[in-house]
Amino acid sequence: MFINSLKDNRTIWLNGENIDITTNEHFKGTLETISHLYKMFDDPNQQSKIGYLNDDKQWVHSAFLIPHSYDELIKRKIAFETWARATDGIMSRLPDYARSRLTGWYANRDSYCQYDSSFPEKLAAYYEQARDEHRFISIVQRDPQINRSDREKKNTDELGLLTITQKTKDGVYVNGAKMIGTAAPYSHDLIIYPLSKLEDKTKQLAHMLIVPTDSPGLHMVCRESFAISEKESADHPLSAKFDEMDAVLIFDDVFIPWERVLLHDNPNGLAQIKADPISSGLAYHQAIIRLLAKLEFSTAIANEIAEVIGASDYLHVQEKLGELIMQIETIRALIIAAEREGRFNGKVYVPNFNYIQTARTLGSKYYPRALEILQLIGAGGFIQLPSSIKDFSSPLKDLMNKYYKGKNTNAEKRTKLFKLAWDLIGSPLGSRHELYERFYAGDPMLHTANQFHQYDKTKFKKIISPYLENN
Ligand SMILES: Cc1cc2nc3c(=O)[nH]c(=O)nc-3n(C[C@H](O)[C@H](O)[C@H](O)COP(=O)(O)OP(=O)(O)OC[C@H]3O[C@@H](n4cnc5c(N)ncnc54)[C@H](O)[C@@H]3O)c2cc1C
Repeated sequence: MFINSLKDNRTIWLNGENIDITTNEHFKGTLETISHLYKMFDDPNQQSKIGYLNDDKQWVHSAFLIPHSYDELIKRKIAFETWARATDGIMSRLPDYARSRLTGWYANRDSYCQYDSSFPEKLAAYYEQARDEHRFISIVQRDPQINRSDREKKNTDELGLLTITQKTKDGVYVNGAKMIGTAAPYSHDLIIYPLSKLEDKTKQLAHMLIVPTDSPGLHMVCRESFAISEKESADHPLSAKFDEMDAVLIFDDVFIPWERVLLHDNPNGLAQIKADPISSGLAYHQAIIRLLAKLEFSTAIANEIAEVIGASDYLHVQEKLGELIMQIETIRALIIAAEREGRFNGKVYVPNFNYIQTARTLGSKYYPRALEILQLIGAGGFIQLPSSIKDFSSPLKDLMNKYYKGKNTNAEKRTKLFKLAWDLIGSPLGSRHELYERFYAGDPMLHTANQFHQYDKTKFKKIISPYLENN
């Protein structure tokens, strides 16, 4: 069902060719993984975990559920956990993130009337379509990395900024580029809006668009594939299944009908879209639930390696494993606190933003540290690995069994464990994931500074003022 839905006129470039992802070997494992997740809607044991029944009594994903209570927020959480655990948190951009953002804007749609009176109706039409048709949606915001020093954004063409270049009675034409579209090549729609804050003088860049991925003129230029074929999956178990592709989007005179132009020429509207408390709260909730699954996965590997090589008796190794456990429990506690101390925004029960934002920012530091700890524990064991698990079926197998075993583990199992770990920390996929966790949410430096900007600091003043007043 899912793979067939991608058979359309999308333009995807990989290794100099315009490819059909539904048959291309580099996409096979990842698309099968996503198909498996989609098939949960047909499984009576899974469908209520990931979905709810819409008005037509069809199962739809719980990311579209507007939570009106703590219990409904937890229903959303269970859906996020189910997909995150099925992919060990490695598939970072499944559609539940963008769907959550969309759901938040939908819940808050009337507040955008002040910017464009047609916004609520357009947004509602798309929300219903996306929900009922199980649209795979991705969000792409960043401008191409050409020249970050030009803060005036005067020459939009030179900087490759996505601009509405023509307006007609039916819609708009856009030109420019956006990066990075994680999952864009196998998405159905892209929600496009700018990451940076804009001013009136650059209002031509202030638009929110919903772009079908098969739009003529839209080129999706993939990065190098890190996918590994099924027959080599024993050596690269993660790269074989979870290479979520990233792409740069080039818009060459792409037409977008007015019903999919949600906002245009509207810096203030876009500022609210970005900071929308319901949309951000619901989406970041998904992001940290997924993060927790990934931290648990990396800790499970570290723990196993320490045991297998007999290093878990050393105090400094125990300290490092303890640190990983503290990471997990900190994020778990922040998730629980955010859910318990949620707040009503109108009738919508939104997780506590301070806690969610703290967990998200910590993730950009925790995950690279988890990889570092894995390196420090596994050490040369990652390089002691044979080139292929097939060596255990070679004439050398008896010697291999003798020299590749672990403390209480046979050689093949030990090798599989280290191959899994290497795929997470040393493969191209692993490096991409480290970069992802550092940057996917934006520049981590800005994020940490934003925690300061957004925090209510009046209580700090109250704490300190008695010491500063005259007696
Ligand atoms: C694997 C991966 C997947 C991603 N997926 C998505 C996605 O699906 N959708 C999406 O929208 N985005 C995605 N992103 C992009 C992400 O939003 C950006 O990487 C992030 O916002 C940082 O921007 P940049 O990469 O353009 O870095 P740049 O802004 O180019 O930063 C480069 C360097 O310059 C410094 N710098 C730049 N500007 C300033 C400034 N004004 N002040 C001080 N220092 C500055 C930075 O701190 C950094 O050191 C993804 C990124 C990665 C790595």
